[in-house]
Amino acid sequence: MEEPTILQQCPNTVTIRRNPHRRARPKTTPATAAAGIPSCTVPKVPFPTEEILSMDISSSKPDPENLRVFLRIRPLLRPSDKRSGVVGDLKARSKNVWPQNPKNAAAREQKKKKSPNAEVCVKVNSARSVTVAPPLSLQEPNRLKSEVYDGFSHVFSSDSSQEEVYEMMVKPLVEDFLKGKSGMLAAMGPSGSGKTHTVFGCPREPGMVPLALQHIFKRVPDSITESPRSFFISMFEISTERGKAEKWIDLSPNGGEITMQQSNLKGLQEIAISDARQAESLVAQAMQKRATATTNSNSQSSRSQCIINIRGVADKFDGEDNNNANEVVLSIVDLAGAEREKRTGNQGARLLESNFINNTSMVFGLCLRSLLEHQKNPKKPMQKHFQNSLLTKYLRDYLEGKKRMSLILTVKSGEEDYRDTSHLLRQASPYMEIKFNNAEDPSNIPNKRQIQSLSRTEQRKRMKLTGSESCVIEQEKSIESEIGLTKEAAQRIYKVELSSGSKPCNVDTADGETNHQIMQSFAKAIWNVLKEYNKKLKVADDEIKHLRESLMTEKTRHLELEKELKDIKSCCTCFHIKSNVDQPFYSGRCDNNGTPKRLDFTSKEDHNIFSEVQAFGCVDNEPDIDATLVPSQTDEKQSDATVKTSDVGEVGNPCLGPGNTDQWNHQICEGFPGSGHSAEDGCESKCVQIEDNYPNADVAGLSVNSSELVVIQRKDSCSSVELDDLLSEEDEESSDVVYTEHCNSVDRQSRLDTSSEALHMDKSERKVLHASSLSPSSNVKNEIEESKESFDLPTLPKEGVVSTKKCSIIHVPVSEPTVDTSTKLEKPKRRLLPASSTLLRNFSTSDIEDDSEKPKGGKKLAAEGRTRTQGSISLVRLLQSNLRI
Ligand SMILES: Nc1ncnc2c1ncn2[C@@H]1O[C@H](COP(=O)(O)OP(=O)(O)OP(=O)(O)O)[C@@H](O)[C@H]1O
Repeated sequence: MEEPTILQQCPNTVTIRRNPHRRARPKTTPATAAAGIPSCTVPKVPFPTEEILSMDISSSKPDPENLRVFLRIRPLLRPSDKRSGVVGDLKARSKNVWPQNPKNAAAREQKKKKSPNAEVCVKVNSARSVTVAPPLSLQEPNRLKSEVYDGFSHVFSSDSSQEEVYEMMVKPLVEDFLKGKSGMLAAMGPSGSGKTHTVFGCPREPGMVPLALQHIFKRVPDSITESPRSFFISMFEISTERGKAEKWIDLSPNGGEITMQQSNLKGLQEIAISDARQAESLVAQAMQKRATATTNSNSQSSRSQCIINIRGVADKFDGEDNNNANEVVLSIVDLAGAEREKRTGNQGARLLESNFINNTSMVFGLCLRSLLEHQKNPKKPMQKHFQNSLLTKYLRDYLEGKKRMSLILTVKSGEEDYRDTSHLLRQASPYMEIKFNNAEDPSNIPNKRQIQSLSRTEQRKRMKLTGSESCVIEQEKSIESEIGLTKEAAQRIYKVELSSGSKPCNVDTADGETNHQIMQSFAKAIWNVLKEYNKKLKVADDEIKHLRESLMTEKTRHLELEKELKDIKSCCTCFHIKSNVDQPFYSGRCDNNGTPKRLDFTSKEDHNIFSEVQAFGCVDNEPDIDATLVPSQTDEKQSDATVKTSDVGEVGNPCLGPGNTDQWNHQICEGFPGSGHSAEDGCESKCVQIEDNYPNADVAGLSVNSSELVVIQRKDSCSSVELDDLLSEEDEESSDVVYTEHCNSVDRQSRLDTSSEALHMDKSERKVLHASSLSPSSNVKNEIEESKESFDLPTLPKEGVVSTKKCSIIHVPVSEPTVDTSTKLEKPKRRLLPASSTLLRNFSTSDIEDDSEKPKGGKKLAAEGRTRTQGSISLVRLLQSNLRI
């Protein structure tokens, strides 16, 4: 393996990373959490499934409360009322009336006489319904008709008292106020209709504010439902000076002009009140400061929008007590009455004031109308009419339905007031459908702070990534800064917000939706990937099935071929031992010097011997000695189990044929020099060369030398029977088998049974002695191994027997052979083939001498002649002569 080359970096080289690694965002660890690092993690709270399931939805959501609209009809003024300073219709009318047509005046007098009720345009139908009828003077055929308005919370007739109005209209508000619910009452109506009279009243007939104050301070507080509170009162008005910009005027005794900064009224004095009389005195002083003027409609017509706030602050705050909020506010608003220029006759500054008053009233009405339309059709957004006046800005929460409010409509019932009354009822009667279903509990948040709800929401969005504790701190700071409360008050307010269900630090729902969408997309992507993999798996399964079927087909075919091959083998088994004329073929006899004597084919005896051997099929006359061990040449050619022994010629063994370079030579030499049993032992040496020829072997470089030969050493001087026994003994005695050490190729063990028993060669006799010493590549080895397995070398023909009485095995080394006893392999099994058995039987039972002496023979000879062939007889004789039996 080549070692990796080490690149030597140039010392002057500077490596610059163009795309530096991005630093991963550090994960939040418990250590960082312990270090006090703010974390956005929201404490996991188990989902209250049981609580939600047990929740009674119907009871938890009360029915939405409609805007309460009351109607009060001012009584007609009598002439005596002129003394009280109340400017009546007559005064106004006379002030603005031009010279009357005597005919019309006479007609009007006649009508009054005919219908005493003609002067009343408003008729009370019930406690909740009225009918507005046009006066006769204004009636026109098929144009003006009576109008019925129904659905009022209550209709106060002209003879209703202040107490009655209070009990029906204001008292519920005050009770809610004392219980911790804020509310507002606004009086609307044309100028001179009795708004101020209803709200403030007069010393004889105190209005709603004095009555409410009396109620607040005179009542016995319920210790269960009410908590002790401190009350404060503030009074201010919104007016205009000569039609210019609106301004805030503090109506408190030491109050002045105030300004509105965001939602705060800067400079507004709030006076603590401890009893009703004190409060009434303050209210009276405020009324003295209120801007009024004399108009044709009212001698003391209000020229501003007046607002009275009674704020109650709980002495002991308990954040868990939702029924007793920290602060509650009861607001009572006396709006300036819309004026008709034609009726009021205002000019100059009064006219400018009238425009301001009418504009404010119009904006107020538009806000309520927009709220109503939005509630009817939520898709229709609420118009921001509140921005058009200071009054509506201040009362925005009420006008947007976030706080509860009540309206009292005051109308005049005179025939001259028909248009004003009809106009007001047409405008304000739809407000009765306004619902406060979206209204938040006004007791939770102070009144002024509600105006800044939007900015608070924005701050929450900015703080959503901060920790919970920091969020709490920031929230409290926000509250503190917005309304100028103390830190403790801010904390209390924040606790109230938490108790009311507000979750400023919760994870934004938009983020949750985004995460949900991301997870959905991710799940879809994974699902698609899984689908694709499923398809691929199905395709792969089909391929596997197909391959299995093909494999089964191939196996079946393979078995068939093997069976066919076996059949061919069984039919075409042959074994050839080709003799090479160039090779010495020993006759099994020794000459006088003890040297093995070659067969002399010229002599008849030797020829017979050779013919006998040839008759057994072991020797061929072919010049090339081939020992075909395969069923057929064709199969041999096709088989890979071929061995080429090209180096055989290099072997200097005299028993080997020098020219058979491509042959396997199996030579058994007896009495060969160098062996343990040489001719010097006085034995006759016989060498039979058996060559297995693989003419078409394509394995190059595989050499077989003399050391590859397996030589079996036999004992001398043994009879045929002894030889047979010896064979069996030889199987057991491994010492008789000498395996060469240097086996460069496959050692095809050829064993020549010199005991005249059989020349047997089978598969078990061909062994690989030293696989590790194989010089060829392992492929050759494998091929040979395969050949060993695939080829069952046919057994030598039974007739191929060369019998020697004394047989020894000669090991023919090339260089210096060394006997490797470790290479002794398992003992080969030998079988006595029928031919050899026959030969042995002949050899053992033959009476050679008798045969020779009784050549003519009789029946016995004939019988023996049937069992003993001429070749065998010759062979026996040869053996007898050689072995000197
Ligand atoms: N219910 C009533 N009973 C007796 N007098 C009343 C009643 N309502 C109003 N008045 C008298 O009518 C006159 C006008 O009333 P008031 O000033 O309250 O009208 P207004 O609606 O406030 O007018 P403006 O809008 O111009 O202020 C007053 O003198 C008042 O005493």
